[in-house]
Amino acid sequence: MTALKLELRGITKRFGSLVANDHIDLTVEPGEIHCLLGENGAGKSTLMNVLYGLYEPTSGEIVVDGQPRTFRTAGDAIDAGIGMVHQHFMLVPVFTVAENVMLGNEETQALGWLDRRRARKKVLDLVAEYGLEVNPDATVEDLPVGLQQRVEILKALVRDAKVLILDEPTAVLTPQETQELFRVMRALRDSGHSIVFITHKLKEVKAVADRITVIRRGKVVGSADPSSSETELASLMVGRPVDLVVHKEPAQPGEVRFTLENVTVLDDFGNVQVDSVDLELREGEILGVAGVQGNGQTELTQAILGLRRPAAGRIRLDGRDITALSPRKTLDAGVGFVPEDRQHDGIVGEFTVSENLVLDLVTRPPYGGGIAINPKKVRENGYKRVEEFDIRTQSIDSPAGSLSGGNQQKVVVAREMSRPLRLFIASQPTRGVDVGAMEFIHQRIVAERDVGTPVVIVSTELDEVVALADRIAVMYRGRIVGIVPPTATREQLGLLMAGVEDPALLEKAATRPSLELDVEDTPRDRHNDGDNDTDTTGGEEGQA
Ligand SMILES: Nc1ncnc2c1ncn2[C@@H]1O[C@H](COP(=O)(O)OP(=O)(O)OP(=O)(O)O)[C@@H](O)[C@H]1O
Repeated sequence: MTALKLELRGITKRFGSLVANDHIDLTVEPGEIHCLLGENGAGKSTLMNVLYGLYEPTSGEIVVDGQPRTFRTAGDAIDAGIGMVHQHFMLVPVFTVAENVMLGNEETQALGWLDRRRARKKVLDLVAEYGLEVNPDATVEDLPVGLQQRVEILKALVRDAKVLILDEPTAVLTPQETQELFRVMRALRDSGHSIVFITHKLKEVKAVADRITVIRRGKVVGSADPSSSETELASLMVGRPVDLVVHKEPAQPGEVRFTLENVTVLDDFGNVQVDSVDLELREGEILGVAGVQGNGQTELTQAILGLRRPAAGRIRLDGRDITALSPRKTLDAGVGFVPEDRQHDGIVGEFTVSENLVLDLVTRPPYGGGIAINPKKVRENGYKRVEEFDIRTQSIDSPAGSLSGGNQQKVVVAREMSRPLRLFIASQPTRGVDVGAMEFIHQRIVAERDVGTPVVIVSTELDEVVALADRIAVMYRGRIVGIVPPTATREQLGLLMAGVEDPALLEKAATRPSLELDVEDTPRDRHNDGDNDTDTTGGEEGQA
């Protein structure tokens, strides 16, 4: 394979008066994993959309192997050897892997029909070449997320992509799937592909990057060496020192406020997703619910909020039976809720930021009464929350859908934490959020606990659960398989997450060293070129 050198020279992209990319220079060498690190709204996705032909740059140049190129469509970028895996996959769920891989492919277009036999062979060849194990005959909708992502990578490779852009690819993956993705990324790099890897997760950057470019507020602010500590990377990213440790006093649990009694929840097909769960939550404590995604956490939170009626059992808040309440009434009962899928359940993209900040309150005083809305109050609240939660938006009147992912998340958290609460439930509260905003959201959650609110945090990020929770409940196949203190080792938590309940094994795991991301021993070509003057090198390990 002939490798490509890619250069972005002075790329500027404006949206009206907002400068999302400001004279960005970036060079991606052949055969490197180049990490683009930046806080929420820094302009990473915009830059990659420019590179992939989805946005036309306001000014600047894309140079491929020394040749200036103009990309008007994604097709132009693909022709130049660039592939992209988006955060939201673009697959046809009812088609097979092979069909998806060959769909829209040049060869298929030339033939005018899809040669299934050829498609299978292509997929099998690529699987063999890069160890991207996936069954070409499987229907995409039946595959777990990690494998669907692999199909997206195959799609790019079959189009002969030499530079692969991965936009926050691990946001949807389990720790095991992340390890697998890293293995694939390294194999691709070793075969001469270049990878542009966008992420906020500092551990991942350190584990897999050969080179790091940091962007802040649309500008390149420096490059960093992957051996830098997490603390160094964090402060370079957000432009100030960041505390990666959640500071909290020991919990002072009071009375039992919230209970689940023998709760069973079914999915749309009648399968048991939550199986006879009992839980008790006291005033002033944070219960972390850990588990690999898809073990009933989603259905559990849906049942608490009234989005899904339990098939059996009782849910009580402050002694009141809230099992059969509608979501509206549950919110009115004082439940604050951050849903796991902010785009579907958290915001209305077409509504403004200030409207989204009062979404479930808009017909209630002081924002409205009956069907009338008080725009002045809605705007006042908008200004206040944008400031308080540091929501990066052009204006409170911008559509929430135009905000970067992390800033949309801040809108949801700000809304849900800005009213008196009797219970706060957050699913993946910091998904897609940078370390600066994460520090702030974590502090707010602890403060909510400290005023006595019972808090439930559901997260697939073990670091987050361990840092926040006073007790950790691990879910596996719909059951709570163990409730442990946050001092439990990662090995113990990992066993419980895999459904292992054997006390002898768990006891043994208490003394094992922690499971960490597999950091490569011999990075291929970890440059630290002197292009920028804010390089960070070496230093002590971060704490997180
Ligand atoms: N289509 C658009 N119209 C208007 N503004 C936009 C558009 N796309 C992005 N922006 C703005 O450009 C800025 C950069 O956004 P971008 O999505 O590139 O950030 P990001 O670094 O990818 O952030 P995150 O990590 O939160 O996803 C943000 O202020 C965002 O609101």
